[in-house]
Amino acid sequence: MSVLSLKPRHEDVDALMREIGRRARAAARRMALVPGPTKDAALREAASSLRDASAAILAANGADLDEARAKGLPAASLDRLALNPARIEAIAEALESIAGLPDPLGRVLATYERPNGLTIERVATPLGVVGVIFESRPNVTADAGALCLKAGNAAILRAGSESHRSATAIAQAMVEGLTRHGLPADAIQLVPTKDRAAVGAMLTGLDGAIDVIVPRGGKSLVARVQDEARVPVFAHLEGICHVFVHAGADLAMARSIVRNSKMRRTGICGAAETLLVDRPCAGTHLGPLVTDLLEAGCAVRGDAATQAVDPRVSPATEEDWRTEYLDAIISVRVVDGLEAAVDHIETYGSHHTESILTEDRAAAERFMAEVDSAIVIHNASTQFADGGEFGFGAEIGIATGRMHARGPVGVEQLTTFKYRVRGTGQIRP
Ligand SMILES: NC(=O)C1=CN([C@@H]2O[C@H](COP(=O)(O)OP(=O)(O)OC[C@H]3O[C@@H](n4cnc5c(N)ncnc54)[C@H](OP(=O)(O)O)[C@@H]3O)[C@@H](O)[C@H]2O)C=CC1
Ligand SMILES: N[C@@H](CCC(=O)OP(=O)(O)O)C(=O)O
Repeated sequence: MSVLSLKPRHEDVDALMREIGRRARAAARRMALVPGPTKDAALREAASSLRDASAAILAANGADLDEARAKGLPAASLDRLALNPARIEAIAEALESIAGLPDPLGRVLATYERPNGLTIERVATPLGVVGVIFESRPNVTADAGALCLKAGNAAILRAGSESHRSATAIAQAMVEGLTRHGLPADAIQLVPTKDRAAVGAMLTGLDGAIDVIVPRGGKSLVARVQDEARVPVFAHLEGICHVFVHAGADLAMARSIVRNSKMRRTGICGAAETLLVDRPCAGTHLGPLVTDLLEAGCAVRGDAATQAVDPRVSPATEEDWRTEYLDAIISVRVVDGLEAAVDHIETYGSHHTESILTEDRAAAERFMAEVDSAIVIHNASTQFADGGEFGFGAEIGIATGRMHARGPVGVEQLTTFKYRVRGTGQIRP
């Protein structure tokens, strides 16, 4: 492969990417036929190869971190980029757990017989070639590559530029392990250039070589994908997630869920960014909710009603309702009822994850029916937006678009299906 020989051999990025596409397509045809146990053994081998390559991966990561520090990357981004022996071990364990998942291919999704005697089966098959564009978190290289592979696909991985050396070292180690079990070296190819022209090329589909693009990132990537994508997209985009405290909410439960939704991990896409409080309960609930957040170290930006409960609340602007802080900051607004909450979410949200807190089951059902997000939750934290928490074993991320893969995307969502029709000589009248 690929990672080993991926020094740009071509003068221009487009030609380089088309070559990667051709190789991925050829690898995908072979991958589709690899038996499940072989893929699992190869993934376990890739895990052991990663452990063996720890020193090289840490050295590459050290160089990435030096460059990122020199560029002045914020502490949170440096933390996302940083590897250590424990994080490498966690990456290897993730590969082993993906190996342990049931094979998603060949599942019979439906089977029936027609009156003419034809039997029809719908069976799960690979998507083909999946192109993943993601942020500078080195573990995503391994997770995304392994999930694509487990589902019988070939993957073209474009890691965030700050993690280029780390991602290259991880992909190289993985591929060494995979090829020892006879998997095609081009089944996982890491884009060998930081040039963003490679992202543009991927969005064109590389002459039909890419079947699906998974963009995982924030505003700048969203804008580019919306303008340029010419292939199906499983959008894994920003999470402007809301918690709506309905008039029927239990205060103690609301306090614990709001705090967790915002503060458990502020930097992930499933963290709450906006709290909406129903006016009839604002008198009793708003004060404690805001105080809890402030005392937990969260900056609160609010509308006039929220500012009135505590002088530490600063005014929220129109921009705040559209902002994914990924930080200990929250915007808070008092709304007039469930309909106004849904309107706010539909106006400003990103169709990721929204939660309603209420003891009123009818209100909860209405919220869950009317809010058009990938994940709608009743009486639980938005931070459950996670493939592991959904029981999928692992995830590429949370799909925020409307394709069939919506919400946490695990191995099953990285498949499609075909119909197998068996006859005994039937012809159509
Ligand atoms: N829904 C989900 O599952 C997830 C969503 N996210 C979202 O990702 C964001 C945080 O990630 P962040 O580190 O900021 O990642 P970015 O959005 O900055 O970058 C992600 C990837 O997109 C590329 N990219 C960004 N803008 C462009 C562009 N204009 N043209 C070409 N390539 C581009 C980056 O390349 P380059 O390195 O060159 O900048 C990188 O490879 C948050 O919004 C978060 O919600 C994160 C994880 C999961
Ligand atoms: N769904 C995952 C987080 C997704 C993720 O990895 O996000 P990020 O930390 O922004 O790259 C979780 O809840 O842990």
